[in-house]
Amino acid sequence: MELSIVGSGYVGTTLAACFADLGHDVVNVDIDEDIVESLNAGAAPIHEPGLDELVERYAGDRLRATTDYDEILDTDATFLALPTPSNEDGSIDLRAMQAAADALGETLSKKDGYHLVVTKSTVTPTTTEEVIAPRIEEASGKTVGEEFDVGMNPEFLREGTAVEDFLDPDKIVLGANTDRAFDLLDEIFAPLVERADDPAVVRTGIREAEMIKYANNAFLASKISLANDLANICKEFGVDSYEVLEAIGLDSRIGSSFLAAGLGWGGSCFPKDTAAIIAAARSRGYEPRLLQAAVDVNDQQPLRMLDLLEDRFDPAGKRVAVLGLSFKPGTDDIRESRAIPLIDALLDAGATVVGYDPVATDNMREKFPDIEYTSTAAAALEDADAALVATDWDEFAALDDEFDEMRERVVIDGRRIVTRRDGLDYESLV
Ligand SMILES: NC(=O)C1=CN([C@@H]2O[C@H](COP(=O)(O)OP(=O)(O)OC[C@H]3O[C@@H](n4cnc5c(N)ncnc54)[C@H](O)[C@@H]3O)[C@@H](O)[C@H]2O)C=CC1
Ligand SMILES: O=C(O)[C@H]1O[C@H](OP(=O)(O)OP(=O)(O)OC[C@H]2O[C@@H](n3ccc(=O)[nH]c3=O)[C@H](O)[C@@H]2O)[C@H](O)[C@@H](O)[C@@H]1O
Repeated sequence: MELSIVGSGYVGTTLAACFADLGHDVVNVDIDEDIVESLNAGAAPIHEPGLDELVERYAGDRLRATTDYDEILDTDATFLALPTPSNEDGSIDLRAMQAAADALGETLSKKDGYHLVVTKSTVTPTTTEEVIAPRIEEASGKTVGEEFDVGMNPEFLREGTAVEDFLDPDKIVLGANTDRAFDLLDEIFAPLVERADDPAVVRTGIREAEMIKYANNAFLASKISLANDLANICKEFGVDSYEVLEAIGLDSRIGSSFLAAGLGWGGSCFPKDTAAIIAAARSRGYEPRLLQAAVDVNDQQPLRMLDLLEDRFDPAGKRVAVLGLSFKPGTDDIRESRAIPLIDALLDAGATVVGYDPVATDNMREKFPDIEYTSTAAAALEDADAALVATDWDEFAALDDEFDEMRERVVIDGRRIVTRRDGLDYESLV
């Protein structure tokens, strides 16, 4: 099929390359000329395992990129994969979606046949029907349900395993209002259903599909926060939280994933999506108490880490190494990384901070240009008074003699990754 994707970031590029791999002809539309140039030259604009190979294989053939919305005219369906960041108050910022809907509508005014527009971005319930569809109608002069349909297909991929997650999902959620839209969505996803390992296909309404995405992320974020809350209780009683969490994870009703307690959740999605759905709920007069508590627990974890340090000494004037800057291992993405509030708190307390990460240093330098960075963990530990572990990079598990070069061997582990041994003043956050 001929497909177009507006927005070529993490999701749009992965979607485009994977759709091409599934046999579709894909055109990516982005306002960023560098991204378009990079894609057309066969290089993915973002780093994801397996993505470069796919882009290189299909660029100039089944995959191409453009800044020109009119190239959408030759396609059967358009996926909107635009950013949906947070406003100051946490509510969803729909400006990119609105701009894209206006531009798409203008383009569709020139199209003769039927077109399907699918929201891929994470948007609060009713956005597709009440914001996107009316703007396309307005700009195109066409009527939804007649000359075009809208649909919603949320994405559940994780950064670092995006291609793998896309090509082998647990579920594919298809939201639509008309048989015609469902038929086309079925046709688009048929090669994926065939290739993947028996994914569930959920056919549902558009606003249900929108809410499924938030419910999914809210559940996972809350699961981690509940694990952290329980782990904090464990710590008060000298109970090993990891043994407890591992044991409860054996109950198939609970499941073992997303129970890794520690410094909490960051990244480009859990923080913004929990904030957006909380703000959306409040806009309708509902107070989501449990979800707010999940956010509160998450906000507390970095401060608890500082408390553990302050139990040992006043950090003012001390040299403190922060090991791990990315929001999770396997990525250079620092968006909402838990290392950020940790560094903020350390700086507020007057500490001298030295940061180390295998790949995220450049990104963190933009955020904190004035702290020191090292190119190895060993160099960060040299003469440090304390080491705080913020990200569970595998290499931190292998650190050993490097700790001997510290001035005071205080190690506070936010991710239970460091191997404990004699001679360290080691404490796990949970
Ligand atoms: N990053 C992730 O792991 C996941 C993200 N999502 C959701 O997918 C959506 C997109 O996220 P990302 O791909 O991470 O965003 P991104 O920021 O990586 O990419 C968005 C792209 O849209 C382009 N763009 C902005 N305005 C445009 C316009 N008017 N016309 C054409 N292109 C335009 C930007 O230049 C950029 O390349 C968000 O709603 C996000 O919540 C969902 C699942 C996973
Ligand atoms: O909507 C999105 O964008 C995506 O958000 C998350 O994916 P991602 O943010 O890439 O990363 P995760 O692997 O889920 O980790 C998120 C955060 O939770 C933390 N985490 C994760 C698992 C755990 O057990 N404990 C824990 O603290 C990680 O360190 C990280 O900071 C979801 O897992 C994806 O399904 C979803 O599509």
